[in-house]
Amino acid sequence: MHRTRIKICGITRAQDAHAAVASGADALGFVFYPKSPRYVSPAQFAPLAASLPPYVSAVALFVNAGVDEVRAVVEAGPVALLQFHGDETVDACARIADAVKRPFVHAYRVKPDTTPRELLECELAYRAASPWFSGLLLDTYVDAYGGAGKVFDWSLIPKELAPRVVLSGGLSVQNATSAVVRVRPWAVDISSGVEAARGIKDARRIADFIAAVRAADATIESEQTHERSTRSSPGSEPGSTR
Ligand SMILES: O=C(O)c1ccccc1NCC(=O)[C@H](O)[C@H](O)COP(=O)(O)O
Repeated sequence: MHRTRIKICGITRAQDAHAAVASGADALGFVFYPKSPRYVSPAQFAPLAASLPPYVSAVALFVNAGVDEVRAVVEAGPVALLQFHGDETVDACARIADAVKRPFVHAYRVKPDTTPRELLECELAYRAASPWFSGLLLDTYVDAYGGAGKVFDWSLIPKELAPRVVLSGGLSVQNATSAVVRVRPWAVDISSGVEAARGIKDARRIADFIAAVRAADATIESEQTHERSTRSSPGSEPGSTR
């Protein structure tokens, strides 16, 4: 059964966390970048993360943070995954993840001149550098680092890489089905597309986004079922004459 994982990022309120969980989100993102309008402190994060039910992950997002800042968050609540979304080097990500013993995703911010090869080489470099590397999150390059609601060119994503990446950047209810059917990523990540205001999520938009992703999953599953039945039908073997 094809199932695209879904992260709702930039959670700041308990009611938004509950809405995301109720709609079926797999992960909630918490932004520890003080310049973001979605910033939460470790103290604000603790009760939000503690309220999450089993099998819904808390993702802690950082921009150029040091190990002490990351450790303070990890010690404040049940952080399942780190997300490095700044200019962190491969070695810095590996060192911090190893220090706090948490897996991490690296956010690769895609520019107009980014090439498919650069994405493949980036993933290889991170996978070689650390056993804590979980995958690439592909976002659109903006000056403010992230959460800007801008889409990048999805055709840049190599087909062999797509099943291992988190697709983000300007996703919305309107483009969710197209994004999942075209790219077929491991997961999708959304922030501004489900907001009523910066840092304030809209429960209806969250529900509609997740429904659109699930509709895309159903389309993919239907295609895969048809392909399997076509391959297994009599006379479909290579060289058969029936
Ligand atoms: O969300 C933020 O405010 C933010 C600030 C600084 C760095 C990263 C940030 N968000 C990272 C995310 O994972 C967002 O979900 C991603 O950038 C997509 O955001 P959007 O285009 O608004 O869906």
